[in-house]
Amino acid sequence: MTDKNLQKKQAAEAALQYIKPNMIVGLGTGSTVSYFLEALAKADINIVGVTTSQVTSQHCAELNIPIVDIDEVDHIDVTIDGADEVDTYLNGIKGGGAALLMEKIVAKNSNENIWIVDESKVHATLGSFPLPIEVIPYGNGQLFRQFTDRGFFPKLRRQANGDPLVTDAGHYIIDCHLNNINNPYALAEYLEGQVGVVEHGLFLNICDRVIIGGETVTIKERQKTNTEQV
Ligand SMILES: O=C[C@H](O)[C@H](O)[C@H](O)COP(=O)(O)O
Repeated sequence: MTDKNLQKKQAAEAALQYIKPNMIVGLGTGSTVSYFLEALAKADINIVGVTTSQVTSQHCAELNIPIVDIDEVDHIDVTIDGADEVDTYLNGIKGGGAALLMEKIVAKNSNENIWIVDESKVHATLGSFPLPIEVIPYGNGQLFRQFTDRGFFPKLRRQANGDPLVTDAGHYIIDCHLNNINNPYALAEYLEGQVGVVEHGLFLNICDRVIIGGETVTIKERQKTNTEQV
């Protein structure tokens, strides 16, 4: 196992301490979450999962982890998810696995969000990982042109056969190569104002706790803003 995968596994296993019997648990998507699902199945804790992608639902079926549709629960206790990048404020970029839309819906409906990552994901500012933007197929070329004009260096995500990748919800993804996002809040506001943009991969003020695998596992908590504390 590579160092990176070992760290993912360490973070995933450390997340088990936050899972208690009878919880409704949001289950993210990606290779780090796969390690978490395996640890969860092994620990045999009686939970029910709410999944964020077809891939995760499939993996739960293989591991006999019971899942329920998001609209059949009145709350989600905690969601465990990976991230592509996380900064010092615990804001992050997600969507490298094309699951950002459902991941954000599950995260926004969770009482607590915990991210599990390896050390390579932690950066002072966001932007070294291309920002995924999920868009409606109709008119995606117009958005692409707009992003190009703004210097976002967009790239339409494609499958191995060259066709555009289609998300679980039937949309396309445009990855924007921004390098350094000085003001993620302003960027999020701009993107949320564009017709045709369904969701973007900036997850701001969402993650409550990040678990970073490494020689020693590090756990960081987000300081809540005054408005959030009220
Ligand atoms: O769409 C995918 C998700 O946002 C993943 O959580 C993210 O890409 C991290 O994936 P991995 O754990 O494979 O690095």
